[in-house]
Amino acid sequence: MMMMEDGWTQLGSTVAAIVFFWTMYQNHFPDELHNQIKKFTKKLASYFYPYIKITFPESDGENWLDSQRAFHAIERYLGFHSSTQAKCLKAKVLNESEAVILSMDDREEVTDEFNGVKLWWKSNCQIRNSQSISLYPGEDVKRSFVLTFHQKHRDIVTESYLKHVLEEGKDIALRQRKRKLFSNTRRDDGCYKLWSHVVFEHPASFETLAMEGKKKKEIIDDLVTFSKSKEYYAKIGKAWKRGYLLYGPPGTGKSTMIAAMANFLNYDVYDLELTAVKDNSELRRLLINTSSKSIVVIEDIDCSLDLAGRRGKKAEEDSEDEEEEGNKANVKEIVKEMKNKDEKSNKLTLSGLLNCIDGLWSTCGEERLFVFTTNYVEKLDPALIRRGRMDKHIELSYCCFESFEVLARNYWNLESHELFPTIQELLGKTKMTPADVAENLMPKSADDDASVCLERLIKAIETEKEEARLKAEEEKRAKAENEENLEDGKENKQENVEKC
Ligand SMILES: Nc1ncnc2c1ncn2[C@@H]1O[C@H](COP(=O)(O)OP(=O)(O)OP(=O)(O)O)[C@@H](O)[C@H]1O
Ligand SMILES: [Mg+2]
Repeated sequence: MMMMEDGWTQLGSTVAAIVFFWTMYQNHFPDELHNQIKKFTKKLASYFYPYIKITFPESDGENWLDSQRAFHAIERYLGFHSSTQAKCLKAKVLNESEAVILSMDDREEVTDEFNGVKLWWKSNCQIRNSQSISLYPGEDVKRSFVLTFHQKHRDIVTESYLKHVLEEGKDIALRQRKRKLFSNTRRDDGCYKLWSHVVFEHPASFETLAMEGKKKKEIIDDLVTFSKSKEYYAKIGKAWKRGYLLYGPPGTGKSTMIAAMANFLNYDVYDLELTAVKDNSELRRLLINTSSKSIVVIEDIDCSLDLAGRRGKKAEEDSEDEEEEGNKANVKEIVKEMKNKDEKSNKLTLSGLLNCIDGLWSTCGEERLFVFTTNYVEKLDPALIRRGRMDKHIELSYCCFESFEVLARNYWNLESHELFPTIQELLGKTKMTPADVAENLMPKSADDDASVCLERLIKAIETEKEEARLKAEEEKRAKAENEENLEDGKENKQENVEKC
């Protein structure tokens, strides 16, 4: 096509040039005639060359960022759709962890079709001899893509095709990238980078997540609806984000569910460690520097929320025992204290956090999930978890039989077993976390088979049940003693009053 097109170009240009010079020569003609000739020249040129060309340079002066984005989206689109046509391809490995990306080599030509319209793409590369000294070796290269199409398709190309190419190119780039797990923890050497990352490769999926099927489906539907609701959020005037609060005892799968969500939606994960954040403005900077299609996670929000005393996680571990009792009251006090705290004091505050979740700053970036986890939902400030901030509250609880069935399938490919009814009965009466059930299902030696593991699980549940019974008895006894003491105290008081 391009060869034929070049021939037309030359012929068209020659005729147009002759008519143009003739017009110039005759420019003493009256204006009206002059315009007529001009119109005719144009028509004649487009008759001989009825094609339109659009160039997409890799960088374009002031708009270099936008043009780079468009250029790379086109590059991905063409690399993905036309790699079978192009004879020479380029492979790009962005860094060790990234997949190999194929794209058209320089000066390659490929065709594309959109709604019955044929289009031609060519990749161009111009090498300029730059006089400036560059830090980077190599020549000064100016790359571009040129799109050619018949002029009768101008509307469809400019109104639909280009949008389609850019959007699909962006989507392909997202699909081809390796997802990342970002964290904001400070390094030991004192250096601090807002986010550092590793490749996110967690094997969790909703299929392997142990929970009731109905609940799981509800969550999956919610995520799918969210990820497809760009227009809807724009229509209702809300930032395209959603908050999830995952709560439940340790080992019930909160972190596993976050990994399953990220894998399901193909999102990056930003693990936000609040205890490493200096103040509200740092939190804001962290948030601004998160990308779209990501999950911002704050794990154990009840612990991280101890912002007033700036107590780190380590300090918390040290005083864990004494805290256990007074924790509930403490957190309420802390939250109250934080609420009263002067915003200007340049610290990380609850209102700073709330602002980041749904204030003006939260609209930087789109398609983001905020996920908080906690073991103690009752300790959290209602302002933090109200709907609109945390739109969906999901309880992850002890292992029920349905969850056990998922784990048995994961660990042993078991759909049924003669020991299942016993396990079903026991799980109905005992609180055992999926983590504990999973641990018992793991083979401990090469001789362990499914039956050995199931029997071990039954023993473990029975032990758990017995321990729970003893604990309940102990608590009952302690309560009765307490009440007796109170009664005695009341009687003594009464006696004293009477004596007086
Ligand atoms: N619902 C579940 N489905 C599948 N595996 C689970 C589930 N819950 C726990 N597990 C297993 O137990 C391990 C611990 O689970 P996880 O870290 O997700 O618990 P958690 O609720 O985040 O606990 P914590 O509150 O202590 O952070 C996981 O690695 C996983 O193997
Ligand atoms: Mg966890």
